[in-house]
Amino acid sequence: MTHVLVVGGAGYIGSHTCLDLSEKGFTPVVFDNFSRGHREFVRWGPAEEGDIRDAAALDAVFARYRPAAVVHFAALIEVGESVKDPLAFYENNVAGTVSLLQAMGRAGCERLVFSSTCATYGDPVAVPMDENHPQVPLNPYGHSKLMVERVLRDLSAHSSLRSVILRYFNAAGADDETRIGERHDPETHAIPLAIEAALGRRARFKVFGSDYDTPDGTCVRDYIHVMDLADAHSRAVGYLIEGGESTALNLGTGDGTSVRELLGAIEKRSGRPFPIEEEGRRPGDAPMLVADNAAARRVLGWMPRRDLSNIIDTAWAWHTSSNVGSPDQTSQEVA
Ligand SMILES: NC(=O)c1ccc[n+]([C@@H]2O[C@H](COP(=O)([O-])OP(=O)(O)OC[C@H]3O[C@@H](n4cnc5c(N)ncnc54)[C@H](O)[C@@H]3O)[C@@H](O)[C@H]2O)c1
Ligand SMILES: O=c1ccn([C@@H]2O[C@H](COP(=O)(O)OP(=O)(O)O[C@H]3O[C@H](CO)[C@H](O)[C@H](O)[C@H]3O)[C@@H](O)[C@H]2O)c(=O)[nH]1
Repeated sequence: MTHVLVVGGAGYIGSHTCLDLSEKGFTPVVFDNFSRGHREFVRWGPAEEGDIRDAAALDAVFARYRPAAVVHFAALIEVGESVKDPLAFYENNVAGTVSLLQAMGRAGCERLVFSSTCATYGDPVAVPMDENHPQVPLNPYGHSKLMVERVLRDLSAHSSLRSVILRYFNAAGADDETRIGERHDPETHAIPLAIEAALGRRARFKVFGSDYDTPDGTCVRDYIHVMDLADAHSRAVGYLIEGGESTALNLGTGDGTSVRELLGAIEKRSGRPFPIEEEGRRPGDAPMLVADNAAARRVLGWMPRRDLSNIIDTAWAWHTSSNVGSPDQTSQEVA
C-alpha cells in the first residue's frame, strides 16, 4: 500500500486530489487542521488532525504512515485577507511550509508536490504565460507562494528533496458524483458566487471592473477543472516516485474566458437570469491570466480533459445537491 500524505486534503482541491489518488491505487492520508477544510470531504483514506506548524504532530504522522510523497495544499488562500493580514500568510504559508519541510527531512521523505499559483506571475507581460514569465506577485498571498517556490528551488539544488511546483490558474468545477465540491468560507470565487446568485442565495453578482484592456472590458481567466488538477497531482507523485527531477509547471487549459462570457454561460446553464451589477476594479486583479501548459503536457503526459461547459455543469450539480452545506453570506449578502 503506497501512502501519500495530503496536507490540506480536507479542502477543495486537496479532497478532489484524494479522490483521484485513490482511483489510481494510492492511499491518501489527509493531514489538516480543519481551519478551512471539511471533515466530510475526507472520504478516501484516513484523516489526521494537525497543523503544519506543529512539529510533533507531523513527526507522528510521518512515523505512522511512512508516506512515499507529500502533496501540500495547506495554506491561507484569499488575496483580500492577505492584504489585511500579511503576517498571517507568512506564518501559515511560509513558516508552516518550512516546518513541513523540516519534518520531511527528519522522516527521510524526499518527494513533494506543492500548490503554487498563477498569482506568482503578477501582471502579464505576455499571454499565454509560460513558466519563464517574470514572477512579480501583486499581493502578500502571491509573495508567500513565491517565497516557498524559492525555498524549494534551493532545497532541490542543495539537498536530496525533489519537488514538483504546480502553478494553478483558476480551479473550478466539482466531483461528477457531487460527493465533494467547492466550499470556501467566505466564498470569493466567481463561479460559485454567480451560481449562488442564479439560485437566489445571493442578491446579485458584482462584476469587478469592466474597463480593462480586454475584448469585452472584463478580466479574462483560465478556468481549469478541479479533476484535471487532481489528475496532474497524481501524475506528479508518480513522476517523483519514478525519479523525475524537480520542476515547476503551469496547470491551465490555455483558453481564456472573460467574466461576461462566464456569466453568460452560467445563465444559459441555469436558465435563470440573475441581477448583475458593475463595480469598480478589485485591487490586485490582473487583466488577463491564461496558461501556456505545454510543459505539463510534456513532463507529466497530462492534458486537460474537461471544458468550461463541464466545469459549469459539475459546479451547478454540486451547488444544487444536498451536500453543498450552507454557504457563507458575508461577501455578497442577500438583500
Ligand atoms: N482555489 C484556487 O483557485 C487556487 C488557485 C491557485 C492556487 N491554489 C492553492 O491551492 C491550495 C488549495 O486551495 P483550496 O482552494 O483547496 O483551499 P482550501 O482552503 O479549500 O484548502 C486548504 C486546506 O488547508 C488547510 N490548512 C490551512 N492551513 C493549515 C495548517 N496550518 N495546517 C494544516 N492544514 C491547514 C485548511 O483547513 C483547508 O482544508 C492552496 O495552497 C492555494 O493557495 C488554489
Ligand atoms: O464577485 C466576483 C468575483 C470575481 N470576479 C472576477 O472574476 C474573475 C475570477 O475571480 P476569482 O476570485 O474567481 O479568481 P481569481 O482569478 O481572483 O483567483 C485566483 O487567483 C488568486 C490569486 O490572484 C488565487 O490564487 C485564487 O485562489 C485563484 O482562484 C476575476 O477577474 C474577478 O475580478 C468578479 O467580477 N466578481
